[in-house]
Amino acid sequence: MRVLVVTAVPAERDAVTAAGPLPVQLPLPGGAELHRVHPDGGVVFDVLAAGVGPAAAAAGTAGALTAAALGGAPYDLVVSAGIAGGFAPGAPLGSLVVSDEITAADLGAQTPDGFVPVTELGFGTVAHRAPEELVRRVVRATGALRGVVLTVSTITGSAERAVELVARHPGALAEAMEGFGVAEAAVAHGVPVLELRAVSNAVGPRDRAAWRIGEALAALTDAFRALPPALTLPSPEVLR
Ligand SMILES: O=C(O)c1cccc(C(=O)CC[C@H]2O[C@@H](n3cnc4c(=O)[nH]cnc43)[C@H](O)[C@@H]2O)c1
Repeated sequence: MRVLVVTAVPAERDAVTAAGPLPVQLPLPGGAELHRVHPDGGVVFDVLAAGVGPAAAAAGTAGALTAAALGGAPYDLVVSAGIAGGFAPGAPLGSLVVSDEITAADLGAQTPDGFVPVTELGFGTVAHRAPEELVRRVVRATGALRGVVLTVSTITGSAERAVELVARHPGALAEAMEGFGVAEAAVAHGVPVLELRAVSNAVGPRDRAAWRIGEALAALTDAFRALPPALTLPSPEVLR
């Protein structure tokens, strides 16, 4: 089972690879590098720190998927992973969230009647679902909370904005900046996609003193230690 894991920054990448033995570094065209670990159960994690935001995430994911396909060893699954803001009270600090619907929250237009997503403008898409059976297995294997992880290009900085997002997405548990970009690249390559986030802060007014990035990174390592049995699939149907 070959899994491409895409994070934003090297600290998140290193938290993922800490789940396995010492990583091997593999170059990608363009200068990026994959960190490869073999945790167990025949699973291989190739971990890429693609950069912050949906555009960098999509570009990095597409490059890694293309390189693998051209090399004759395509990936079976793509996972967008990292830290995230949690929507209180559903996703407390240090909790793990697996997204059953990876959703772009600010892809659309501002109008006098409020925000209108591109789907209501007549084009594009704003959400990609993760394979249902896989989400269930990940919840069982890692204890993750199941819900929507929103992708934003602008980090929420007020309680009012947080309330607006949850009103529009009642199932939202977390907010991050890369999942939808990773998902767009995965879907373009016909590869199933999952998003797995550890909550480092509360979505809302900036309070960096309240951040718990270290705890969130440790939770990410624990999640990827627990993940392989959920990915050892008896049949490809689980990925559909
Ligand atoms: O400077 C701030 O107040 C601030 C508040 C929240 C997040 C940031 C970041 O620079 C984090 C960006 C990075 O981490 C992910 N992340 C973590 N928490 C959040 C969040 O509350 N909203 C959106 N993204 C978040 C994100 O995926 C990025 O990779 C700064």
